Order: sequence, then C-alpha cells, then structure tokens
Amino acid sequence: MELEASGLQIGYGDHVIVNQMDVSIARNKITTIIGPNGSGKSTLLKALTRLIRYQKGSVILDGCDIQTMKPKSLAKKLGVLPQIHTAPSDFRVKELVGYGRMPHQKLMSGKSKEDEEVIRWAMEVTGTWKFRDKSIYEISGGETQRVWIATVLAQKPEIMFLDEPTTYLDISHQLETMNLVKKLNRETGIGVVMVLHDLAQAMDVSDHVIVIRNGEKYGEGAPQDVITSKMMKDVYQVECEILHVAGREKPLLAYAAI
Ligand SMILES: Nc1ncnc2c1ncn2[C@@H]1O[C@H](COP(=O)(O)OP(=O)(O)OP(=O)(O)O)[C@@H](O)[C@H]1O
Repeated sequence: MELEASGLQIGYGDHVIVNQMDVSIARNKITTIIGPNGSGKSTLLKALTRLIRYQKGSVILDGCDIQTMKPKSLAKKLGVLPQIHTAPSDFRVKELVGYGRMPHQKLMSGKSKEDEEVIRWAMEVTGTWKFRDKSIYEISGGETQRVWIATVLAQKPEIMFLDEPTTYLDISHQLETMNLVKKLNRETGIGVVMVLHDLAQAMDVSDHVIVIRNGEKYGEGAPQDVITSKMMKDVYQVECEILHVAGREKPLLAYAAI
C-alpha cells in the first residue's frame, strides 16, 4: 500500500462531507470508488490528489504528506482526470496531450526528445495518434475521452485518478474506455483509481472496490466480496441478483428498483 489516507475529514465550509475515513490505495492495482450520488466519491478523490484540502487526517504518499509535496513532485506520481474538463477549441489533440509533460519541463524550455517520445507513446497506446492534428472539437466523445487519458499518461504518473471516465459515453465507448484502462494497468503497471457508477463495470474491471455511503466507508475489498445483494439494498435501495455464469471469472448483476 503506497497511498494511505487516515482519519480523513473533508468538507466545504462547516459542512463535513467525508468523515473519519481511512483508505489505502495499492500501486499497480485498479481501485474503484462506488456509492450513490452525493455520497462523497469525488470529494474523496479530490482530497487524495490535493485538488482540495482536507480538514483533518493525513494522506501519505511514499512516506510524505501530500500537503507538503511540491506540485511538480506530486504531479510526477499522481495524474488526475477530473469529472469536468475542457480545453480551448483551437487546441490540437497533440498539443493538448503535450500539456501532460509540464511537470517534467523546466520553465520556458521547449519539449525535449524524451517529451516527444512520451507524447507519441501515450497517444499510440490510447489509439489517438491518428488524429493528432485535429482540433479536440473535431473528434467524438469516446475519442475525446481517450485523448484526455493520453494527456494524463503523458504525465507519466504512477497512479492515475479518473473521475467517472465513462459519463456521457454510449455503452460501446464505455466498454472501450474500460478495456483501455485495464490494458494500461496490465501492460504498464500504472495504478488506477476510478469513480464509477456502473456497478457491472466496477465488478468487471476492479481489483479492489471501496463503497461510500453518506460520506462514510460502507465497505471495501475484492469486487465479488463487496458488490453483493446486501450492499445493493443497504447502499442503493436496489434489489439485485448476483449471477454466476459458467466460464466467466466475475459474476453478472441483475437489478431492479425495490
Ligand atoms: N465545491 C463544493 N462546495 C460545497 N459543497 C460541495 C462542493 N462540491 C461538492 N459538494 C457537496 O458535497 C457532497 C458530495 O459531493 P461529491 O461530488 O463528492 O459526491 P459524489 O459521490 O461524487 O456524487 P456524484 O455521484 O453525484 O458525482 C454533495 O452534497 C455536494 O453537494
């Protein structure tokens, strides 16, 4: 475990959103945070990556408190794709991905050969090199999501945080994005922490699942142990059957409102 949060309290003004939470994130694994709307998933993800400050507790990365780390040092270890991200319309795809190299560049210095090589690698591995010269508004939603993932990859972080990376995508592009995340994790060893709403996808892609309810951790563990009929009823008020199918490693979910 290399990213350890303990006793985290996160809030906005006097309003405490996440209360007394302990979380361990393993490098090289895919960790998924699930829970109902407004339960505090994005707030937790933002605090783990220092996009917002927490009120109490600590987040320790490789022995250092992230609040005390220099921005560039933190950005070389943690890459974040927030839920809402926009880029100016005159940006070309390759130019946007190039911004991922900023933590590795000196002030006013141009791109090095290594920067160019990493940008190309990030774009090839995400299948985005072919539209490198297009404006980011000339490509589809699924392609755009791959470009943003390439931008995070170009940063060469050790752990990549993705907040609802499949929102607004149709089912085939959702699965394509999940397959890409799985491939990147398996082939490059990059750790992944995602917020997901689709529990079938969370079951399928995750090594570890953290369930949040009302700003508190309801449970965590291997997806098969955590995504259960009881959890679905307790956390989502949904009746769910877990279906074990011969030949499939992970079960399928069938659910309906109670
Ligand atoms: N900047 C903010 N200022 C004040 N309150 C906020 C702010 N951002 C989020 N909140 C509140 O914090 C709570 C948790 O929000 P958060 O975005 O973490 O939930 P979530 O579980 O990610 O939800 P969703 O699934 O809907 O994205 C919500 O009640 C939300 O209104």
